Order: sequence, then C-alpha cells, then structure tokens
Amino acid sequence: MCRNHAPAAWAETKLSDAKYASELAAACEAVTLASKLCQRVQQQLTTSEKADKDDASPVTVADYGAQALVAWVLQRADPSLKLSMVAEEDSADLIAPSGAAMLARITQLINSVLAEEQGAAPLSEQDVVGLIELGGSQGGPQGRHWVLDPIDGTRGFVGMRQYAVCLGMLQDGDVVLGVLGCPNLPQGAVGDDDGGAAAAGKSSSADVGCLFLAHRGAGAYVAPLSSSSSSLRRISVRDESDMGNARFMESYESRHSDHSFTAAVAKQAGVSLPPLRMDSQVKYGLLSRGDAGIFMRFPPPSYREKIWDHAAGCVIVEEAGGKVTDASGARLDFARGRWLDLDGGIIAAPPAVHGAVLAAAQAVRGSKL
Ligand SMILES: Nc1ncnc2c1ncn2[C@@H]1O[C@H](COP(=O)(O)O)[C@@H](OP(=O)(O)O)[C@H]1O
Ligand SMILES: [Mg+2]
Ligand SMILES: [Mg+2]
Ligand SMILES: [Mg+2]
Repeated sequence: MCRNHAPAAWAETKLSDAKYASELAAACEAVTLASKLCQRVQQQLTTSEKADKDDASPVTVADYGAQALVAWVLQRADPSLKLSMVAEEDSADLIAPSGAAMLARITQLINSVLAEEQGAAPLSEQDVVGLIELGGSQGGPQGRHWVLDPIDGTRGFVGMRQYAVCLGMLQDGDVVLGVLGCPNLPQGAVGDDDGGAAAAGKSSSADVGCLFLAHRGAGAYVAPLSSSSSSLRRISVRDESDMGNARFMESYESRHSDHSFTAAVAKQAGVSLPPLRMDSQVKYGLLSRGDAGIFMRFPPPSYREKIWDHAAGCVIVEEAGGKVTDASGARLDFARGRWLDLDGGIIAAPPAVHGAVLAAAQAVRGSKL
C-alpha cells in the first residue's frame, strides 16, 4: 500500500510517520463514507427498511449499505491484498427471495452515495452482495483482519439516538487501529447538563458529528466528521480519581447491560452522579475525550460478546491512556475469532479509577452469588 495517502493534518501529529499511516487513512475514509450513507438513511427510515434478526436485534438498509461501502473503500485502497474482514452483517437474508426489495434499495442507496461522494461507477446487486460477504472472515491471531460493526447501536439509529460506524484493524492478534464515526455526537464536551440531550442524539448546536481514531503507539485523536482530514485533536482520558466527580456510562438498553447491577457497582465504588446512558461505542469515544470517567457493561450471563462491538473503541481508549478489562481484570483478547470470550462484563476507565470500579464490581458480583 502506498504511503502518501495520509491527510495533511497528520503531519502535525505522530501519525504521518506511523507504521500503519496509509491503512489508517483508508479506514478514516471508509468510516466517513459509510457515516454519510447512515446519515441519509436515518432521516428517511421506513419500517420496510428494517428487519428483526433471530436475536430480535434490528438490522436496516444502512447496516448493510455501510458494510458494503467500508469493504469497497478498503478493497480499493489495496486491490493486491485479499481483504479479510470480520463484520457483523451477512448476505443470507438479502439473497433469499424475500430480500429482493431490500437488496435493490441498498444497491440504489450505495450507488447514490458513490456517485455523489466519489464520482464512482455504479455497483450491481451482485457486487453489493459480494462486498457484504467479505465480512465473513473468522479473524484469529495471525495476519491482518479488519473488524467492522457497520452500525453499532442499531436500536439507537432506529430510535434517532446515538450510533457509531466502528472499524478496527487486527494485526497478528493486536488491534492496532481503531476508527469510530459518530454522526449524532456533539463536537463539544457532553457535559452534565446536556448529557440527556446528547444521548438522545439531539443537540442545539450545528457542531455535530465526530470521528475518533487511534493508532497503537501514536495516540488517540478526534476530528469533526465532516472535515476529518483538516483538524485533528489529540485526546486523553480524565485525570481525576475523585469518585464524587465521576460519571459513568452504560448502554441505553438495560437488556444489553444490567442497569441495576451497574447502579450497585457505582454505589459500592462511591460514584454518586447519575449514569449517562447511550447507545453504541460512542461511549468509548466519550471516555477517551474525557467527557465521562467510567464505562461499564454487564450483559446477561448467557450473552456472548462479539469482537466488532469493542475492537475500535478499545484501542481508542487505550491510546487515550485508559484501561479496558473484563470483570476479572483481564485485557480483552480480540484474537480468538469472531467472539470475544470474556469474564462477566467490561470495565473501562482511567487507570486511577479502574481498580476501584473493578473491586466494586467483584464485591457486588460476590454478594449476588
Ligand atoms: N442481549 C444483549 N446483551 C448484550 N448486548 C447485546 C444484546 N443484544 C445485542 N447486543 C449488542 O449490543 C450492541 C449495542 O451496544 P449498546 O448497548 O452499547 O448500544 C449491539 O450492537 P449492534 O447495534 O451493532 O447490533 C449488539 O451487538
Ligand atoms: Mg446488530
Ligand atoms: Mg454492535
Ligand atoms: Mg451493528
């Protein structure tokens, strides 16, 4: 892959000379393009463009469209390499006869974005199916695998709240790049007063839409989603250990993360501020930017986490100086395939706070056994 594709703004950072500079540039372009498709769809989503998967989670034309567009950009960035991508969506429902109308609508959407944003020739329905199917890799500890959640927080997307396009790059078992496109997130700090409005995806300001990115060893950054190549700002987690000032974040949906359990952990740890409840990996972005101090996720015991729900967010938090572990304090291991087998839940926080939250979670878990 040639090395001259890094945006000019990167010269100001450690990124232009970084090992995976051109891959990061491609990832940012892919996420930005997919985010544009999502923004178009969110305003005009109709019920016929949603389907419920077996686990009752929704999938929309935008999930499929974003996955195909990310694969298209990555493939084009390096046509000589066979793309290995571990992505959430598959083509099964689209190639079934009942999926014909949805496939036609997705192809039309992709082609309008490609024509307007890239001046590119239209894709056929078969091309679109092929791009979506590139996401079927099993990942693993060797070589390079892109890790994609085309829309994380589909419930938030459908409900006009927060969502994120999430792309990571796994190299020999380590997530070395992460990019999050967050079209509904205010660029300014999400403070105590506007937390609820931001969670709902509503903001009084025009400055909405953020791109978070990180390169292992070269830091974490944020830029406006609309002009990500011109202004990058380095970000870091909060430097504060006072639990009285700490705010924690968790899923908007209690079925994704047990709100009563996190409330008990917060109480045990001395956290008194109410939680900020938001959909998607936007929460990892907010932690990395210092808007909130703690992220907790405690799904039902039977739930198995997937790597695309955490890969990009995790490297961004770590490069912003934060710590991300499961409920037994182990780092998350993204090299085991499509699943992220971990113990109990996920806790992310600055190092000065992480230990106390982990101890509190273990105490609450112990008391419930
Ligand atoms: N019962 C469950 N428990 C925990 N997580 C779940 C879940 N059902 C779905 N999820 C996952 O939670 C993700 C959203 O996380 P959050 O709650 O932070 O918004 C979903 O991502 P998708 O929206 O990409 O499907 C999905 O993978
Ligand atoms: Mg989903
Ligand atoms: Mg997800
Ligand atoms: Mg998703």
